[in-house]
Order: sequence, then C-alpha cells, then structure tokens
Amino acid sequence: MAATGLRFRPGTFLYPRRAKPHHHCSPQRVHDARGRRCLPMAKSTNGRPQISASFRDVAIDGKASGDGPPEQGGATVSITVVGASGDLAKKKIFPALFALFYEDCLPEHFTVFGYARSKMSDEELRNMISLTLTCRIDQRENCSDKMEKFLKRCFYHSGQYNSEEGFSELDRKLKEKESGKVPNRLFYLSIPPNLFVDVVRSASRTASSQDGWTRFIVEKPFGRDSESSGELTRSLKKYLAEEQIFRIDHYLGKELVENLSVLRFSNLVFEPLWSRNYIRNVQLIFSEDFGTEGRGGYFDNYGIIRDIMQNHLLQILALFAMETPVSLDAEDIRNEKVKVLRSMRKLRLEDVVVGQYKGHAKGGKTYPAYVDDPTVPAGSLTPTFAAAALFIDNARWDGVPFLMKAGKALHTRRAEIRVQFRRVPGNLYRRRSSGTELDKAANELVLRVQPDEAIYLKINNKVPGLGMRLDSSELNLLYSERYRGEIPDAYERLLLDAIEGERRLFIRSDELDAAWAIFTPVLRELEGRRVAPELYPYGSRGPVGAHYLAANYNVRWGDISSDT
Ligand SMILES: NC(=O)C1=CN([C@@H]2O[C@H](COP(=O)(O)OP(=O)(O)OC[C@H]3O[C@@H](n4cnc5c(N)ncnc54)[C@H](OP(=O)(O)O)[C@@H]3O)[C@@H](O)[C@H]2O)C=CC1
Ligand SMILES: O=C1O[C@H](COP(=O)(O)O)[C@@H](O)[C@H](O)[C@H]1O
Repeated sequence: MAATGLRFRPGTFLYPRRAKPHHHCSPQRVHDARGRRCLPMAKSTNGRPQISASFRDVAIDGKASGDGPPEQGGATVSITVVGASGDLAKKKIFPALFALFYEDCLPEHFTVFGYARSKMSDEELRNMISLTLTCRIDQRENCSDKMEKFLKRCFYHSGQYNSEEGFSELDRKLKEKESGKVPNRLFYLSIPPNLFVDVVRSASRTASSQDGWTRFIVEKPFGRDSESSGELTRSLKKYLAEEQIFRIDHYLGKELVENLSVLRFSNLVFEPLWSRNYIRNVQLIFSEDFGTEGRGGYFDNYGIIRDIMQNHLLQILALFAMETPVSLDAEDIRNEKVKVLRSMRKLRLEDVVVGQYKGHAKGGKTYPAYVDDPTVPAGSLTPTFAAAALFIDNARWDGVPFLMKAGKALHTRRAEIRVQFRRVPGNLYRRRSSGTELDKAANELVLRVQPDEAIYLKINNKVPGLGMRLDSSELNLLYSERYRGEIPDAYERLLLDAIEGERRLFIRSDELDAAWAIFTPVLRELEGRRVAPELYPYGSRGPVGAHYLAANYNVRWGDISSDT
C-alpha cells in the first residue's frame, strides 16, 4: 500500500495494530534518550552543532529582541498563522502543526494563534481546524485525545493586516498565554503577497518578542521578477533582519528532495559520475492532473514559470548541481546553491516552450479550458505549461542540458528528477538490446519525488536464458516497501526547522536574486511580445513543442519514452 497521503481520522476504519514506528530525525536533529522525540542540535557560536533541548537560537538583531539564554524549561513558542481562515492554513499549516504535536516535536509549552480579518471565536477556529486534522494511519493511538489537547492550545484573534492596533491586541493575548516564560514568536504569513509588508510592519512593531526570537515565514510568490522581488526584500528588511525571514519553498521539505544530498554525498558510486563526463542531461519534471480550478485569479498573474519553475524546480536543480558544501550548516549549503545559480545562463526565449490547456471531453466527461475559469480574464495568454532548457556554465556542467517541464491539467500527477547518463562507449552489447534505440542502452537514475516516492536506476541486464539478449531493468528502491510509516508532509519538516532556527531549507535573499536573474529576461520577452501559448487538451501529455525543444539538444523526455 502506498504510504503517502493516507491518514487516519478518529472513527474511520482501523488498520491492524502495529508497533509505533521509530521516528526519524533530520540530520540537524537528534533523538532523545527514548528515541521518540527529535531534539534540535543547537548551534554554538562557531556554527558547529551541539546537542540541546532548548529552543535557544542565534540572536536576532536589535530591531526585534534580545538573545539572552532562556532559563532551562523557561521558554515558550507562539505560532501565529496570519491568514488563518485561508486555504493553505486549513489544508497544510494547521495539520502540520498538529502532526508535529502528535510526534512530540513541538516544545513543551507552545500556543497556536490564528489571525485574519474574518470574525471567529476560539471555538469556531477550533472547529474549522478540526475538520482538516488527521492522524497518521500508523499512529492512531490516542488520536482523538491528542487532537483535543492540541485544539485547546489554539486561539484566534481577528484583525486587519495593516493594523498595529490589531497586532498589539494580539501581543497582549500572546503575553497572557506565554505566562512569564521567555517568549519566542513565529509568524506564518499565509496571505496573498500584497499583504506581506503590511503584516510585517505592523507585527514586527507591536508583536515582536522582547526577550526571545521573532521569525516570519513568508510564503511564495516572492515577487514577479528581479525588480519586484528586490523591492519586496528591501521592504521586509526595513523591519526584519535577514535571519528573521524564512522564505519557504515547500518542495525543499519533501523527503526525496531532502534525500538528494544524502544520495550524492554519502554514496561513493554516485558522486564520481555527477558531472558532464558521465551525465548527458538532467530532467526536472512536474505535472499535475488538475487545472487551476479555484486558484485561477492568483495563477493568472504568475503563470507556471513563476509558480513552479523559478522556485520548486530551480531549487531542486541547485541542490542537484551544487558543489560539495563545506558542511551541512545552512550557510555552507546556501553558499553553494547561490554559486551554482549564479553560474547559470539566463534562459533564452528559443529555449522555452509555453502551453495552455484547452477544454476537452472524454468518456462522457467534460474538462474546462484554463480560460473557462471565471476568475481568469478572457483571452489570457498565461502559460499553464512550460518546458525549458537551462545550462550551467561551470566546469562540472558545461554543455549539459538541464531540461525542465511543468504543467497543470496533464495526464498524471508526478514530480521527478531524471538523470540520463551517457552511452557506454563501444558498447559490446549494443546489438543485443531488445529494442533498436540506443537510448535504451543508457542508464537512467530516477528520483520520484511524488507520488509513491522511489529511487530507481535503469540498468541493462541479461534476460535469463541460454541466449544473450539484454533488456532494460530497474534497481528499485520503492519507499513504501522499504520503509514503514507515513512520510511526513513537507510543511511539517519546514515548520519544525523554522521553530528550531534551522535555515538550511529556506531561501536566502541572494539565492532569490540569482533565481530571478535566470528567468526575468525571458518572462519579460514572453509577456512583452505576447507570445501565444500552444494549446493542449486537458488531461493530455502537454504541447508537442516540448519534444522539439528536447530534440534540439538530442534528448528524449524520460517520462515519455517509458511510463516508469
Ligand atoms: N493554497 C495553496 O495551495 C498554496 C498557497 N501558497 C501561498 O500561500 C499564501 C496563502 O495562500 P491561500 O491560503 O491559498 O490564500 P487565500 O486566498 O485563501 O488567502 C488567505 C487569507 O487571506 C485573506 N485574504 C485573501 N484575499 C485577501 C485580500 N484581497 N485582501 C485582504 N485579505 C485577503 C483571507 O482572510 P480574511 O478575509 O479572513 O482576512 C484569506 O482567508 C499565498 O501567498 C499563496 O500564494 C503557496 C503554495 C500553495
Ligand atoms: O506551490 C505550489 O505547489 C502546488 C503543488 O504542490 P504539491 O506539494 O501538491 O506538489 C501547486 O499546485 C501550486 O500551483 C503551487 O503554487
């Protein structure tokens, strides 16, 4: 049974009782003595990790709060979800907080606040949250109990986003709950981006912690291009130090993405092959089998390049292609990511194909076109699909195409990294392969990020028997078969990291600048020239132009040439 996405809700079907699985901590965390709880590895002043059970973190600057060490057991964390009435808060943030609580990963003393304009009582917030809380299917013990305990720690405050008064009332309520302990405060900005600066201004002025840390998780989009992103960064930095800003890209919290560095740097068999000498091309593929239904208004202002490529796929690319960092320390990793991003060529218009889905009828069912969404302006040219060929002009990757493909309303939901290796020179067995195409003889490493997390390597193998015939087989690590337990949602990992002050998986401002520099010129050209997207039917494999683009670089998309 696939482990992902299966959740237990009290009162639903009970699976056979199993022992509670051992909880896995990230490299930045260690288990407590019972092996159950993840404790943060605090940073000493020289940046080396040291084990600590407190929530102490490096100081934030004078703009916000001091950094005096909290007394043992004397600290508390208040997590305020700004935009608590919204989609992301309900779908992801509250469930992730509950999962952390369930796993004993939250501090002993914590409070969750919802903040939004909607009028709601604490009880109404709790009811709203309770509708989306789930326990992991394999961790259902005391589920209702735990939910009740968690909900008791959730409160709500209604206020305007630009209102210092609203946040100062919140501050008063937070203080009550913090009951004299050293207060640490985390604000999650789960609101439309035009409200980010208003909230940061008001909250930082009136609801910052006086003695502990204050951090803000900022959701994407971080601007629309280099200019607006720079402007957003400058505005945020009027009120916050960079160390207080946690720009979230939830793809960095996904298990397989987190594993990318482990695979590269802790297996001798991969790292020596990780360069232009052995790798022919790399493919980063994202597809969804649903359209923008419900989010068309937001999406139309951004399009798929900004929504998926410039952030999620580019972040994966940076982790894939960066040089070995000095250590696992956040700054060392982010330094390497910035270096590789800055070595990338600006994307050219001829290396991009854009598409938009059109309506389609299949099996008696009709699927809408993108422009059928009432929140999308008629005649919109916003791409819901894009393919691009990117290049890294450094010694390791010179000439290797990094192909990206991202689309909505395609035939399947999938995110994966495909690494196609070069052909074996003078392959003795070339004529013995079952197919005629030489591609089949090349190795391919696939990291399937979702669904059904897996890592598999396509190898050529002798078909058993007296003859000598080869086929392409797979060495397959399917997570659901190898590992017990449900894989945590990306938001769980990232929220925990933000609470612990671990910045490794958050985007630093210079990374963001480098990322926008790659995409801004082509976005300007696409929009300036009003390039018409190639239409593709809802539920199809996308525009045929993507194949021509790959063919320009003598590449075939791995997800098309095989269905694995
Ligand atoms: N939803 C998703 O799957 C994802 C969302 N994101 C990002 O997360 C953030 C939140 O997303 P999501 O929850 O979908 O957003 P919503 O549109 O649901 O907005 C969140 C809350 O903000 C308030 N709000 C919405 N529009 C306005 C407005 N025009 N003026 C003032 N307040 C408004 C509303 O609360 P109230 O009226 O009560 O004040 C609303 O409940 C966004 O930055 C989004 O880009 C990122 C990845 C995925
Ligand atoms: O950031 C976004 O991501 C989602 C896809 O996230 P996933 O974790 O479900 O793969 C995408 O639907 C959305 O358009 C985008 O804004």
